[in-house]
Amino acid sequence: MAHRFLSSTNRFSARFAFMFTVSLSCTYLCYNIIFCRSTIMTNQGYEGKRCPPSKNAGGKKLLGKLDDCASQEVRYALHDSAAQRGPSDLRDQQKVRASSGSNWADMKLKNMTVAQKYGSKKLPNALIVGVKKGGTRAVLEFIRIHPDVRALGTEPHFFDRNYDRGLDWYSLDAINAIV
Ligand SMILES: Nc1ncnc2c1ncn2[C@@H]1O[C@H](COP(=O)(O)OS(=O)(=O)O)[C@@H](OP(=O)(O)O)[C@H]1O
Repeated sequence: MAHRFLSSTNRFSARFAFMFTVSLSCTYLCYNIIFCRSTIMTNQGYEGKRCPPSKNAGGKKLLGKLDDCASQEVRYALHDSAAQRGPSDLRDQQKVRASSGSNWADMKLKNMTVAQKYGSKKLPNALIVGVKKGGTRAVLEFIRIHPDVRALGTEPHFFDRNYDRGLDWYSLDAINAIV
């Protein structure tokens, strides 16, 4: 009798554990579906000013957005400069578009360096990544000796402490505040 009671208790707890796991999984799944659609960059100022929402997800979102913004800005700039140079250049653009089916600005973009795309002052061209007490300060000081290097005086801690401030803070405020 006692044996039967124990086995039915075990069965009940196993069933309960199973149901609990399933409901937990469903909750987690729903949470992911609902909240992973939102952006990791919560700085509306940046999004509103610079570019439309990106379709990329997770960590890729930031880079995707950067690329979208840059492409858009460069496309406008290229179109404007072509218009200033005269109708023949605009005709060239249209010819390339018509003949290859690809975008003229996209072709130009491929041949541009990162500094040309984003502007040399906008975002860092290099990052020093390291653990605490790993000697990153020494690496920075050695690199800083080069006359073409413009580096921050202190660490901006963008990725670990100031990520929510967005790229506007990272590209302008962090650099201006320290140099
Ligand atoms: N080349 C070399 N060889 C041996 N040790 C070195 C070297 N360069 C830096 N250091 C030592 O690294 C410590 C500082 O590292 P960080 O600048 O990365 O520290 S920090 O986390 O940014 O504060 C710091 O150690 P402590 O003095 O014990 O703090 C430095 O003395």
